Amino acid sequence: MCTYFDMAEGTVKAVQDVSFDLWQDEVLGIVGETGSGKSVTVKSIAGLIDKPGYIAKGEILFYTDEFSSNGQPEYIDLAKLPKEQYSRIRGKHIGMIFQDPMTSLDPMYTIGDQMIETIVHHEGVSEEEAEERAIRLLEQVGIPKPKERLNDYPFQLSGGQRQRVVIAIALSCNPEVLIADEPSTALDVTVQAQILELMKDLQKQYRSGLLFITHDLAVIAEIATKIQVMYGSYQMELAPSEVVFDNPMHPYTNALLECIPRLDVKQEELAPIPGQPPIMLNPPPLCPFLPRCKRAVDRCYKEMPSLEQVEDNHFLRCFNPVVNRVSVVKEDVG
Ligand SMILES: Nc1ncnc2c1ncn2[C@@H]1O[C@H](COP(=O)(O)OP(=O)(O)OP(=O)(O)O)[C@@H](O)[C@H]1O
Repeated sequence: MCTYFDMAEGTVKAVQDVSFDLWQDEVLGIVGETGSGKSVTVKSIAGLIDKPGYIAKGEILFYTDEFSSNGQPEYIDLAKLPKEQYSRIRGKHIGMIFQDPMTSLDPMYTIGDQMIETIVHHEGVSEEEAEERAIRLLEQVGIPKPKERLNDYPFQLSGGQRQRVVIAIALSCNPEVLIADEPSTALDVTVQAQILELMKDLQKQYRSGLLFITHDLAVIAEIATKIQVMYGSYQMELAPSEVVFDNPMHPYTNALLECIPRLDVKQEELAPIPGQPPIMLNPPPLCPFLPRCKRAVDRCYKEMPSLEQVEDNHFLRCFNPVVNRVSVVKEDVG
């Protein structure tokens, strides 16, 4: 998938050739620094790219029982779904949690109104049933006295409680996919840990596929089953979490890991990655990490590496990867 923004100054190529699967029960953590294309990736999936932005190429195939017939799985291509039809997908099949809970909550309506409306709209149940469901959901996300809270307006709740309400709304229709874009970043540290813990528990309970964005690899270590490392609009590496942490092959992934504070090693200071992030306006067709890469070779200045599978479920875009591991090749004794 490619998502571009046509600006007066040229084309911003925000997401280029990004490709991944997300299955039920999986948590894909998307990491990368500011501007690497994390949010635009998930907004493209959720149908939230507005003009001058557009999905320039590719497919977003979404499988759900609702579209299946005669026991055969059917999908719809969300990249081609007209905007007005997205309202039956977002909220019901795709739940969203953003960094600022007020992006999702309307300050003019009570928590109860907002939750009940979502449930009635997507599930076609009565208001009474929707209210009961809303109370159960608020209980599940750890809001005390949930029945009374239904009458509160968003401003009457703390930031952490507001985010819990957003999580409850996102889960209210039992979506197949849950998208969380830095859901705990705006909260203070103790609340951040609680929200992360809550998301982990609920994802297991609801068995949604979760797309979790953060710029913090330490957060992703807590929650993700696989990790996509993005840089300058491209996937640099995509692999199961333990592989990213134990056998990172991309120079950028290695640099990111060096930025994480470690308790087992005495570190004078954390190593920031030297150099500037890339500019996404009319970028050259070369690896965007090239100007900051310590492992660049001649080929990197001539062509763009493609995303290649290097081992099972491990994908890499690099001509000169870091190889940390000694591989043992077994002789086939016939
Ligand atoms: N509405 C827009 N119009 C023009 N360019 C945009 C728009 N939204 C995003 N971009 C550009 O797309 C690129 C990717 O942005 P994106 O928000 O996906 O980055 P990100 O990795 O999520 O960063 P952050 O961690 O800061 O949220 C950036 O260069 C950004 O400037």
